[in-house]
Amino acid sequence: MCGILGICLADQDKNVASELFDGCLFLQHRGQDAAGIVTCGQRGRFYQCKGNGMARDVFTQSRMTGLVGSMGIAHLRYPTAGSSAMSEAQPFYANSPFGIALSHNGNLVNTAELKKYLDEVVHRHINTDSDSELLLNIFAAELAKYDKSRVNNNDIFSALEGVFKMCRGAYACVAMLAGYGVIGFRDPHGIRPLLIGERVKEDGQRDYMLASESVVLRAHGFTNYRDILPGEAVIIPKSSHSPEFRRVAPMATYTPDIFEYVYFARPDSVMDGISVYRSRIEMGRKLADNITKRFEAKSLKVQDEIDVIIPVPDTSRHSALECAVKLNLPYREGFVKNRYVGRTFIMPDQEQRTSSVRRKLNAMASEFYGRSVLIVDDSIVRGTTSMEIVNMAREAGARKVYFASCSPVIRYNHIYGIDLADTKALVGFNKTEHEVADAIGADEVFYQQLDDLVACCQREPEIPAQELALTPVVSRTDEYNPISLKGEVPPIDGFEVGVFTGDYITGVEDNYIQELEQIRAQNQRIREAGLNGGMVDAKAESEISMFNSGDYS
Ligand SMILES: O=P(O)(O)OC[C@H]1O[C@H](OP(=O)(O)OP(=O)(O)O)[C@H](O)[C@@H]1O
Ligand SMILES: NC(=O)CC[C@H](N)C(=O)O
Ligand SMILES: [Mg+2]
Repeated sequence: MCGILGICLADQDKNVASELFDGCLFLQHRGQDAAGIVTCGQRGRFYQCKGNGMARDVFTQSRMTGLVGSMGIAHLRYPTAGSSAMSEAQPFYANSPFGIALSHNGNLVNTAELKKYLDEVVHRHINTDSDSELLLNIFAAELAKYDKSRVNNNDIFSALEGVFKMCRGAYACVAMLAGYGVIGFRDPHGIRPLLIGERVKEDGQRDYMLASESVVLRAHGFTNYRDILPGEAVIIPKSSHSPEFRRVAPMATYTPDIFEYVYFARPDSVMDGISVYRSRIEMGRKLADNITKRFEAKSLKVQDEIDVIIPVPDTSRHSALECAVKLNLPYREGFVKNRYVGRTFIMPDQEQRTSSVRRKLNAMASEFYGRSVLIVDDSIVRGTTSMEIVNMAREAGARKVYFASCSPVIRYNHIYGIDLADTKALVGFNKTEHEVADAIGADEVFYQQLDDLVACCQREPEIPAQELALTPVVSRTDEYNPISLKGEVPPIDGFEVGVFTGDYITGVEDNYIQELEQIRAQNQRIREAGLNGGMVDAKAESEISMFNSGDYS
């Protein structure tokens, strides 16, 4: 999972970089490994600043002043293909044809086929292990087919049709053609999110923004916004400044990844018409119902067995509070979070994740001592957090520790841009709930059922009127007519839930999962060798490459 962003300002004399930087801060939770911005100046030249680190570290003031131009794109990376190498920070750039920059969120699942095609058929050089570089080059190769010195919207849409025919997997993208404009597109299943918004200025001119989450659009005044649909593309040309939308591939299914609602997205975002906050509230409510049933089945009353509900900050807070309300039990913030430690799950290596949990969360004995506690988290993935948390609760004197997860047992790889670890590294892999409880040291674990989770993530009438006005629900049979910003967004068909079921919406190429696991193992070896000061016969983390600047001063 990554964050992507693109802005095209109406006033070509203004620089967009500071607004892109600000937007990146709103999307930082989607990727902490690398950040990048590419802007395009009036003479059609690209200006780039990217590298490993958080947005605030990469985009120093002096570097920002060099980013000129009224349009630009940005990326916050959480690596899920390739490695954490600096050279894989995005946006990626290809000079031919025309000059293209691209930010990608998602994972392609037919990379072997694409690599072969790029090498053997169109002879394009790929300099990293990133699938996003493949995607960019497929787009470039499709555009090159027109053999024109200047393209128009039709050519770009046709090139995208070619991209959609070749690429399989998850891809929400924001791209920029030098001197031309900003482009957005979303894969035919709508697995990863992408929205477009418009900001009408006092003089009547309109600025446009493309972003992974609605929270950025709102915060920057792009209040007229909607989701890009699966298989849909939009071009915002700098010259006309009037966005053109087109369906470049049939909508295969409208199935966003349910994990966005469980963990990744910010609660104050509304994606595909579903409020993340509301869905998390529902998750807490459903969890409470199931926990009640589980105790009732043993002829026990939950209120006699549990003294207090404690969330694992941050993501599970809203669900845990609602769970406590429904169970009529007190809710206490027993863990205090150190706000200077980022999201631990999206850290690249296990050692870092384990020590970060302890640095990030501190248990207050006053809330645990002598009590039977129910700890609520949004998910149990590798079990890193839950294991440490249970330990900490016991060290703080808890008498009994129950652990509840707002999502079902995660038993399979996540292959669409959320690096949920190798199957074997998942604490739920090949285990019953009982065995998971043993593994994390809890007295008992409670998992959400998949049907219930799906039921929690629905569009509902209570969504604020402003959101609803922008995403009116229409029948799926309605014709797609090249839509405007006020276009109609059809109901979703369901969700991508492969991590829970092992059935992936796009299917996967033979050996893709093994390939992912090999890459992860190789990255791990590189990291370990680096930590021990050694060398390995592989691309090093801070390799000398086309992009080799770690100096942000
Ligand atoms: O089982 P694990 O492998 O430990 O992963 C699951 C944990 O990771 C995430 O928290 P994270 O600290 O990343 O972010 P948060 O502060 O938003 O909850 C998630 O919310 C769980 O707490
Ligand atoms: N999480 C993502 O969306 C990552 C995008 C891309 N696959 C990369 O690894 O850079
Ligand atoms: Mg968490």
